[in-house]
Amino acid sequence: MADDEPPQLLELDSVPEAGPSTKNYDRPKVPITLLTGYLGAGKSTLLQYILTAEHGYKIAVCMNDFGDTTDIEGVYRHPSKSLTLSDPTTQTTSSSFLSLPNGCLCCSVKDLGIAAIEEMVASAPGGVDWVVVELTGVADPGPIVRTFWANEEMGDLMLDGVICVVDSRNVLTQLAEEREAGEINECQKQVACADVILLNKVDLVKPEQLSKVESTIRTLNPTLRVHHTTQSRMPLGDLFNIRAFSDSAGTGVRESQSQTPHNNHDHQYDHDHEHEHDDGLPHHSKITTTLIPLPPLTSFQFAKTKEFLETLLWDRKYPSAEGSKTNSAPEILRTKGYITLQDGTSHVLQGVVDLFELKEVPKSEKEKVGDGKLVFIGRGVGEELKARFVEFVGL
Ligand SMILES: Nc1nc2c(ncn2[C@@H]2O[C@H](COP(=O)(O)OP(=O)(O)OP(=O)(O)O)[C@@H](O)[C@H]2O)c(=O)[nH]1
Repeated sequence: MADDEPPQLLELDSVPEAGPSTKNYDRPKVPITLLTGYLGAGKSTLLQYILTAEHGYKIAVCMNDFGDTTDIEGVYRHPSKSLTLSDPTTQTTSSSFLSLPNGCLCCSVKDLGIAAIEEMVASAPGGVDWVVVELTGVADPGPIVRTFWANEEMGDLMLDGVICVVDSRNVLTQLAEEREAGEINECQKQVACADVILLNKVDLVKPEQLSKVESTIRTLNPTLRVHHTTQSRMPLGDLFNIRAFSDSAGTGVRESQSQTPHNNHDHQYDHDHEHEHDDGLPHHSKITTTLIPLPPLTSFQFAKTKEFLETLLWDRKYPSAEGSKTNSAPEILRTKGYITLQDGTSHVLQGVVDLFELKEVPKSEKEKVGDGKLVFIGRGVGEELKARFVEFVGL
């Protein structure tokens, strides 16, 4: 490499492949990454890095709202006379991309839906390898993640994963912030919904604080992949191609066993106390998780598992053996799991809010699947959920 050439940040073999073609579509789907994070966590810093570094990808970064062109020119040091911001009222999207020197594209997606993003991607000159959509100001990423995932079959985009950037110095306070009428705060929802988390600003915290933050975060979401970053810097190959929604290894379920600080236990917090729990979580945390280990199931038990999931996620009720459904089941934000059957097959479970999918694992990927287990993340998740499941499925 010549001295004046910018460094290549990615190994060639870590460049993500484009998504697979589907039978219904003659063009390959473009992977999409959703980016969440609390105010000031380091999202813009990450996006600026993506938009300006020499990484060899053509990435379309859709920012929730990047203000006027003066801002962009200031931030990205690339004046563009041709930029026309898309207008949500007229859905004009034709010239809304700002082309950057490294081949990336930047656009505003404020109030625009998936169709508009797909349209922009399809019309981008020279195509796009990857799309990153920033969900700034979104109080609850769950429904948005669900929408992108649900749209996959018919659309041009394939959801790769949800990345959350947190400020390691302030995240424990942010997780503890109270909201009105028992609402779950945004920071907890963002952590619960994420597949990958960047514990950013590690330069500002002591190692003890960082490990407390990490264990707290993992308690909220035991399936997370965690990266420690400064200035949101990390190899993009580890940020993209997570395949959280399409690959048996991508769910993070396998890691959940060793990473959960209280493995196989439920985490429930007493709302009446303000002091912190041993794991760093304040007692009034609304999000709880439970991990249910599963032995190899009979096909009957597998059918009962599906019935349980349908009733829990679609009706928000618990099914009972007599065919009735009880009220007041928990509000689930994410569901993940591996299910192995006595007939030798394995299935991977992935769920966002009320939507879930059980996919049989191809023989070639069997070694990626760990022991059978289910992980539920949400409000009100705990001992009762586990007990009801065990009883209904007959474990
Ligand atoms: N010390 C330190 N500062 C950082 C780091 N990462 C980002 N910052 C600074 O933190 C501030 C906020 O970063 P942004 O990237 O704007 O955060 P954001 O998540 O986009 O914030 P919003 O747009 O308000 O949601 C900026 O001043 C950054 O320079 C880091 O790792 N260490």
